[in-house]
Amino acid sequence: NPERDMGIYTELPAHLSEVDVIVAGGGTAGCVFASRLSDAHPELSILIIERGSNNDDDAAVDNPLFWLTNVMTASSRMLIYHGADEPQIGNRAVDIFTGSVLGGGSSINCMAYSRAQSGAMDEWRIPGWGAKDLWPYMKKIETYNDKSGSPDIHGYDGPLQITGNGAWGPTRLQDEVLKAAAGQGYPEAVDLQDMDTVNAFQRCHRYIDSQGKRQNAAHAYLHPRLKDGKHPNLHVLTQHHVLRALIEGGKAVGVEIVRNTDASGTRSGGSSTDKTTVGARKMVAVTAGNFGSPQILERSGVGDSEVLAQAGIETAVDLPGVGGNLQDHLGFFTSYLSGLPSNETYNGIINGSVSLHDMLERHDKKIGWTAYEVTSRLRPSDSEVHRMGRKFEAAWKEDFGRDPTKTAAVLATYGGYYSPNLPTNLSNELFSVAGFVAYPRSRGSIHVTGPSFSDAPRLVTGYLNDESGFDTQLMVWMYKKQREMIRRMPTYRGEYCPDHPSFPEGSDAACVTVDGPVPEDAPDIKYTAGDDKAIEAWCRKVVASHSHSVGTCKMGSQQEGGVLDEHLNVHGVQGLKVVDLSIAPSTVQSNSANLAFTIGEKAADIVSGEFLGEANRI
Ligand SMILES: Cc1cc2nc3c(=O)[nH]c(=O)nc-3n(C[C@H](O)[C@H](O)[C@H](O)COP(=O)(O)OP(=O)(O)OC[C@H]3O[C@@H](n4cnc5c(N)ncnc54)[C@H](O)[C@@H]3O)c2cc1C
Repeated sequence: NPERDMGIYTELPAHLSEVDVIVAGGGTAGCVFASRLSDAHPELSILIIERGSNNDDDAAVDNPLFWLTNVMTASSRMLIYHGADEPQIGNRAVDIFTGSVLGGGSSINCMAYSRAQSGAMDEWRIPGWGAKDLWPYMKKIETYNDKSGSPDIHGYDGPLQITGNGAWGPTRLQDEVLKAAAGQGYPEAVDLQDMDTVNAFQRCHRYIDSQGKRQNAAHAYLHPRLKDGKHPNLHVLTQHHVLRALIEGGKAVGVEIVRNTDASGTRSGGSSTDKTTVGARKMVAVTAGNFGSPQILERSGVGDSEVLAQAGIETAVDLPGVGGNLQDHLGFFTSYLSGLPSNETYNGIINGSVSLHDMLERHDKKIGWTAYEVTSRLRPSDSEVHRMGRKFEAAWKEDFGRDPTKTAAVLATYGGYYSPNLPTNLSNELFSVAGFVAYPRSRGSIHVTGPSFSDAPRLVTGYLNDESGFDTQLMVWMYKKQREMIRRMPTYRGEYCPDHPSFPEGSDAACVTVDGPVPEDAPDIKYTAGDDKAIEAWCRKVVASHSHSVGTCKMGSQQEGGVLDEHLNVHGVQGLKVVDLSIAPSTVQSNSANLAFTIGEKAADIVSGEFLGEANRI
């Protein structure tokens, strides 16, 4: 059986009905964790159980431009969590996208390389998880292919290649954004990812190699080990959900799994009801991501006893923090008319006039285009903070006052339109700008509503629910900032009105269609109180996830709502850990893949140290 030789199965083989370590979720952190643990302890049998499919030999994973189809067509590589209707955002329900394929988010994401700001991790105050502790792992994961980087800051022999434009990037658009940003007082950074720089823009670095191939956790870590003959005890079972961990006498002894029969990927259920048990002699590591992991814990009886009682699940450990503290990078997408030629945007792929498969066949370099072009780290100035009102200023002082490197907002530009609903009646090419709140105050939650997969979880994003109105005000600020920048770019031809606020009639801020940009020294748009209201209403209407959520199984003491200790042990259960972004007590002010890779590395060190200690004691 060739599957067996590769260590990847779609059916659980009899010889794996009990293993040493179960890794419940083959995503970004899970693949890194299992691979490194297998390096340190090749004698341990390790089984990754992933709900999605194998990602090996999958053109839609390897070739960056396919992210458009993966994300925009809700492919089977995606798992979408549907939010509840929420009053503060106009009774809208928000969908949150996650990767659901081997490699998880790293197999389908936009590949933007973005690292935590150092103060973010220090703020966690978790022993062993400060910036100085994590920096070595952040270097270990990467081979940084930019000569201007410093070895004090970056890694040069890690498994993930980090490259600038790779095989292709639309430099005209990038140059124009950078120049316009500099004109607005935000210079081009030498290294925006040195963990301290702020108030600057930079051409995005990406998880791609110099040939423009995507770097993901499974290809960088897992597949090479499954093929090298040195990791005979490392195994993967795909297309199976982990329903719950089995806890006996206060110890995790295995998991219950169910085959995934859902090909669409759009539901979190979609499984057959035949349950199988896999035993774990030493440990169950839950690695199902920020939305998957708290659900596995709750179905195992670990969670808030009231939530569990409502879901008809018996409580094994009353741990109220599970599924709470949901923090996400919430924000907007907005769009502009441009003078760009059609071959300098990716819109042809959305409207079907360009075929990705044809591009592959003719070895078109643009297949390596990641489409996330220029990014930034921004803070409002002191006077802007003051103008945003008393409540905002108080919140600002509390969250940002002590750390001048803390990122409040990120603006980034795309090389085309942001959504599949590309309008067909325009003579200008559209490009989009994303803006997200980097350190939000909004908090949400995800909880199970029953013991089985057919019980859809209840997801409350909590977007814009913070009492201070901080996140809303920051979105308004971001909207104004990016608009001043974009209208000074030579390619600017106006705003695409449906993606902008509906300003009051006669407003100076109304969207326009024009022949070219305003002069660089043109006065800024003057927004009236009515205009501000319109922007705020628009923010509530459009606020969306930027797919960087954390926090639902955070480290910390039980008294503080923590779910895990600093060794990633679930409070109150032996042999049960969580290893993914859900463990982060707060966002680290950056796109989140880097933190997930880093957590996988750090967790492998923690666990291999524990196993080594165990062996020495014996
Ligand atoms: C569309 C999109 C674009 C993004 N763009 C970027 C970007 O450009 N740069 C960046 O830094 N970050 C980006 N991110 C975010 C980043 O990719 C994720 O935050 C990160 O990959 C999450 O890592 P993780 O290990 O916590 O979880 P994941 O990588 O999501 O892994 C969880 C895995 O568990 C599996 N799973 C879930 N439930 C179960 C279950 N019950 N049983 C078995 N398996 C289960 C899932 O299928 C998944 O493979 C993006 C994310 C998305 C969705």
